[in-house]
Amino acid sequence: MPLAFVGSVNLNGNLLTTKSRSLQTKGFLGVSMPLRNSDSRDKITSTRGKARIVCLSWGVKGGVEKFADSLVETARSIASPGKGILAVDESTKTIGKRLASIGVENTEENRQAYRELLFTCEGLGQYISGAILFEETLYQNARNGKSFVDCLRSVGVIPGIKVDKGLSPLPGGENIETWCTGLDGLSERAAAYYKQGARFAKWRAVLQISPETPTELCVQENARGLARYARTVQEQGLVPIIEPEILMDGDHDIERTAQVQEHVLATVYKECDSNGVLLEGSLLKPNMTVPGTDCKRQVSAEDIARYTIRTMERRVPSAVPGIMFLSGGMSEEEASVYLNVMNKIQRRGPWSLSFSYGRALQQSCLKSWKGKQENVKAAQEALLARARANSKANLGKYVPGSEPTLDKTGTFEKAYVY
Ligand SMILES: O=C(COP(=O)(O)O)[C@@H](O)[C@H](O)[C@H](O)COP(=O)(O)O
Repeated sequence: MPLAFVGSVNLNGNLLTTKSRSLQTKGFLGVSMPLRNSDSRDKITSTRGKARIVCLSWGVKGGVEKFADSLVETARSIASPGKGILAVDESTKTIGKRLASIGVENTEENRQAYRELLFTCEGLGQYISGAILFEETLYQNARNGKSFVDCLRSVGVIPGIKVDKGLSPLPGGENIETWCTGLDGLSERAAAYYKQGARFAKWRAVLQISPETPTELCVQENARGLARYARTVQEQGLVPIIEPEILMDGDHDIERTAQVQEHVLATVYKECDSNGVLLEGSLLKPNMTVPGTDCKRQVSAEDIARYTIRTMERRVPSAVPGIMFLSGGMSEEEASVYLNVMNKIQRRGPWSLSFSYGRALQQSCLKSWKGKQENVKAAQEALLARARANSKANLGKYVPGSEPTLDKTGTFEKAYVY
């Protein structure tokens, strides 16, 4: 689709006139949505002092085209200022570990009670834009019969869904290496999840640094899986969260993490290009660039922030609206502080640097709840406190220690088998 001038704007970015009504169709920026919601830098040109809108189509073909506008809108609203994601997509086995840590049995009833506590938390939508659910949860109701999807919508949170089917050993790789399963039937599942109310998806590939890893086979295989997944779910209307997690296990230094992460991200976005992924309608969920947990040379929050930003600036296309970090076993406070420093220092990258934390949003909440109905209020307050901390961190305004936490040590587990 060629570029076309279709109208002029006043200086507030409001559309005043449009020369061609036929161009007022979906897919043309500046016409189908207010300019201030679009990325004005590359769509406004100035001719003799007069601003003009340059409209361009999304340039995507096939099934993605019909969802392009809504994918972009959803991705942008998830990554909007002061907002991040609550990752509560623990599979049955993983949530079992979390519940065991507070002495609660892993039954469907207890999982439902815990998730009801989270999704009925008044005020959550002030800080949280999206929640990633496990399949069981997407189809579950609160005890009063209201669906969890509706509970989330009521508090202003967009429901999302984990669509991968977990990790499997990688034949031909080193023995700690895995690939992520779930592409078979993904298209049909994604369509059903959309029908149930999900508007975004998550797929988590895991890589590990050691003297022998990651092998090129592992990098290629996981990047291909992420990109194929992203394209597949976009065709069904779901914004893909692309999660290439590099575990913190190992004694490597921060420079090595940065080198590996740069290569992994470059490979992922090369594969996204091959698969025709609409980047504006996608989100990235990486680890922060940190040294291995056994590295002798640990570093400051400032170093972590600078390395992470350098890695992202070198490898993440500017069309991606949000980089939503995972917490990977850091403590709640560490995850907030590192994110805050990143948002305080100067950077060139245009994306929102925000959070998609699982453990670093839920530890205090779980510890406050302990499986008891009378503790629900306290647990919701604990959740809100950490959500608020991270919301402020996204704005670079978090004052370390200003929000309570019951998670002093973090939840990192060495050689954890997913
Ligand atoms: O990506 C995530 C980040 O979690 P984290 O911030 O590292 O605790 C989560 O969504 C995890 O992937 C999820 O909680 C783990 O679920 P399992 O796949 O292990 O069940």
